[in-house]
Amino acid sequence: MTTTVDGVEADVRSTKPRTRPQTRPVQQPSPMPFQRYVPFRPLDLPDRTWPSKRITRAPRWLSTDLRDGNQALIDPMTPGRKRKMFDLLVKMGYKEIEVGFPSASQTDYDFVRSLITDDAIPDDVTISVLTQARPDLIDKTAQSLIGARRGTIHLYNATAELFRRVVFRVSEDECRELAKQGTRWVVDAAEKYLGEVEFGYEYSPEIFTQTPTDFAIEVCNGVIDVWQPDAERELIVNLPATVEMSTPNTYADQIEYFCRNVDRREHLCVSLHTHNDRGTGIAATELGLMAGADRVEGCLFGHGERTGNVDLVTLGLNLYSQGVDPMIDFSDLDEVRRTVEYCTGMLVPARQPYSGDLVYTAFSGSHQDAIKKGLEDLEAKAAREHVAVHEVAWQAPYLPIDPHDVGRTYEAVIRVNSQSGKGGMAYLMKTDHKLALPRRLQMEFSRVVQAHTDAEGGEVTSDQLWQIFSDEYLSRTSPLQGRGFTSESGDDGFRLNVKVDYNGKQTQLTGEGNGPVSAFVDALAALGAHVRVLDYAEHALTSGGDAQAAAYVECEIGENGDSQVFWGAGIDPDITTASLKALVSAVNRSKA
Ligand SMILES: CC(=O)SCCNC(=O)CCNC(=O)[C@H](O)C(C)(C)COP(=O)(O)OP(=O)(O)OC[C@H]1O[C@@H](n2cnc3c(N)ncnc32)[C@H](O)[C@@H]1OP(=O)(O)O
Ligand SMILES: CC(C)C(=O)C(=O)O
Repeated sequence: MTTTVDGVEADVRSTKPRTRPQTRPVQQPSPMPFQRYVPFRPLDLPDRTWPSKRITRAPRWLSTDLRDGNQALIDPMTPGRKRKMFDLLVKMGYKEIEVGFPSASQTDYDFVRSLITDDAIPDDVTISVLTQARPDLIDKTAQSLIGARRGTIHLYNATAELFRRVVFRVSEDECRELAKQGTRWVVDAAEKYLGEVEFGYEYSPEIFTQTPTDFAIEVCNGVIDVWQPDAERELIVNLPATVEMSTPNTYADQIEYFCRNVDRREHLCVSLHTHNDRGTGIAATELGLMAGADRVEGCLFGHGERTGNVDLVTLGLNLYSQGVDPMIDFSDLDEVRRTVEYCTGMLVPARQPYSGDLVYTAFSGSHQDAIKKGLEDLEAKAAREHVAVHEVAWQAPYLPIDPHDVGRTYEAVIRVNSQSGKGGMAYLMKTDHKLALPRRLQMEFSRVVQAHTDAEGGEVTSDQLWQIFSDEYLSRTSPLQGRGFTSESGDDGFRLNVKVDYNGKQTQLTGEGNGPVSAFVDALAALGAHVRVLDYAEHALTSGGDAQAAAYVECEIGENGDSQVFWGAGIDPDITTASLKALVSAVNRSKA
């Protein structure tokens, strides 16, 4: 037998479909010169232990928004914006903040000075400043910290073979010596200028990821020899994935190996500083923490060189979603986002984890349905436990955290477009417009909305959804319009006298039944309308003096095998009027 589907003639004889054997599709070689790229050679660490570790507490955080973040902006922050960013970081709870590269520019230098002279740095916050391993730059860097309660000088030099050969043109010995010499210059400068400052030191073998790990350890051991860390003299050793080179597990192996083999591990704070070149900066950082690191450097929303530094917001909220306190306040994430957008002049993308516009939003029908059921389940649980819904243990389909916890509202959770099903629309009609549509009416209304989205495209806002519902179910007055009724009820049933306009003509109808709906159905027979009520539901919409009620009626309309099912809806302060309006609505829809 043949049939036509969308203009295509198809043979629909009932034969078994031909199934596909398990094969790999034949993919075509790309035209790109991939052979130019040399695969990363990972460290061999077969007895790694990090894969079975868990992160059970927040690391020490350092925000480098004002340094790595700022140095990568098209328009670096003005002093005013830097200050706003600094104040935000302090308010959120960051205790270590890298505030600039004071030897690079007068602006950076002046900013550090202004924080100190304005007394803008709380007692428990340590600022840090970055410098190359050059004596003049270190001298200027140390001067920038004079008068601070606490300060860290952060020194770096590149240790990777490519950088030694191409950028610095130095041997391994000279590279190791530069790190040691730089440390001595820092000690000297600190002694010269920073007698009153609680002073700390951080060293970074830049491009740690691209450096043979044994050589990175050798360089750091040289720095350790000079600095002599002990219980009273901390050294922060920061191991940057300056460029992300490979899968995140390779970084974790490097960190575990480093921690096992570096000298005086117990007096070091091992710090991670990841970039996101391969898009796995978050994963690399988390695995690096499992591998034994103590501290994390990054930027809010992943600002920073190229693809950015690791995103501190995502890292913090990933911890939060596992029941671990990030020790940072993300409870007004929109405010954090607005401030960062203002300071950086860059927008946070709509799909940025936790903070993007769309991350707590479901458009597709099955997601909306599951979320709606999940939220209802939480409400029921809260009622059973006699607590507020925001106090019950969070478990909701598709939503890793409760949007409410980061200051987002549920209203934005469900949004409607052509991919949406009945669940989403029902959710919005209930939460925004207080209409609890019966399930089969939800299905019917969903088809009405789909017809709208197919025709118009785009998203349907909650207000538009109400308009569509109102046009379809509440506002039709043709061919039938009610003009008032009187009723009597007694032992022998319910009697209704109703005035209507039908096709523009006023008519008086009378009907009898066991209630207003059946009496009106009876009355409508006089107009030739054959109506059979299949289902009926009603509920209060509001309470108080101006209370409104909603009624919904499902009717089979027509006769002699030519009937169809229509829902009608009515809203009125009087529930009987609401139910009669619902019948009028169904009849008018059947004639449309
Ligand atoms: C991975 C990072 O994010 S590192 C931080 C990057 N941030 C910045 O660079 C801040 C802004 N920088 C600047 O304003 C300037 O680069 C300054 C002021 C620091 C230095 O300026 P200049 O002296 O003009 O040098 P320039 O900008 O060309 O830097 C390259 C020179 O620094 C040397 N250099 C680079 N890094 C280091 C280092 N960590 N230690 C010592 N020397 C270094 C290079 O070898 C090169 O030297 P060469 O000129 O002898 O070949
Ligand atoms: C200076 C260091 C820590 C750095 O920014 C990097 O290597 O990315």
